[in-house]
Amino acid sequence: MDIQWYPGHMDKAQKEVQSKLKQVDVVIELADARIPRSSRNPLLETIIQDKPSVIVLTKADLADPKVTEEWKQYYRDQGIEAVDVDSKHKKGLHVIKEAALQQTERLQARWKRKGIKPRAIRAMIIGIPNVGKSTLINQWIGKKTAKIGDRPGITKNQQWLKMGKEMDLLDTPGILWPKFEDPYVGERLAATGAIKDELLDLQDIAYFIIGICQEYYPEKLLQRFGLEDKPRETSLEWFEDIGRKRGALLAGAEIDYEKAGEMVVREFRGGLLGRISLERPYDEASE
Ligand SMILES: Nc1nc2c(ncn2[C@@H]2O[C@H](COP(=O)(O)OP(=O)(O)OP(=O)(O)O)[C@@H](O)[C@H]2O)c(=O)[nH]1
Repeated sequence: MDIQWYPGHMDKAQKEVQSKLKQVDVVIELADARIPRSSRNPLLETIIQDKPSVIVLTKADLADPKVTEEWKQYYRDQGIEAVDVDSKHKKGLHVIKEAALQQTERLQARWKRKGIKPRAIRAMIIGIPNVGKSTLINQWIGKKTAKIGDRPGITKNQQWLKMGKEMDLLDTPGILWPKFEDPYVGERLAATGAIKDELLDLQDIAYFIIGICQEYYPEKLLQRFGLEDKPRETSLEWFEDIGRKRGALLAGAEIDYEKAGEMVVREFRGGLLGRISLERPYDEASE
């Protein structure tokens, strides 16, 4: 599937993020737990260079917990700290700060060595649209946090929030755009709802979701759609059985693929099929 994108957006986003980065000590990068690789901007590494960072896998309530653990290990093996959160149910939020502070230990040690008076660590949240930045910030901050106000010499409207005495958080998240020359990336972002539906063919996306379920989670399809447990060779067979079962039919009992496709995508996004990961760390297609 060919999804059009606008490089202009990316350029602007990158510059904005770069300018904010100068003010922070640690970057908290959000990625969707269902598609950790596809929901990161591959240029981020060059943008942040050697600044400490933490990967936060968001929407963990929708992803396969076993696969999420594999992803965290995968990043840790590369020396990157990774944690997972479920902002919807306020789970896992407390570990973000610990991880961010841990990542800045070297910086703090340097201050100490040089006799610099320690100050609160400055953090910024970054991520592609729809990855869950606002929800996470709102849930994390709650009502207890006080606004610090503008720092002198820094653009107005950029508020710093106090996260205990050890950490300040820039409340405007940095928005990056995904980069997807790779068709797999577009498909995965589309499945999770990161791209406007107007740009998409939902039937294609439904095929993709069914394909993953067919391979890794066939029991979830059987259960959700009340299908008979029998051998099915192709995603199309699954798709048609789902359409039939749900009465997505045109005149003459032909399957209404458009309607069935929309339904599968909607139910997947809402977590109704169960906890499903669309990407695995050692999945060849996505590396
Ligand atoms: N199930 C689930 N849904 C979540 C979670 N976090 C966010 N969402 C949903 O994901 C959608 C996008 O969340 P936002 O917080 O608006 O994402 P954002 O990154 O701020 O989006 P932009 O403003 O487009 O940059 C919303 O429908 C949220 O309700 C989560 O932990 N679990």
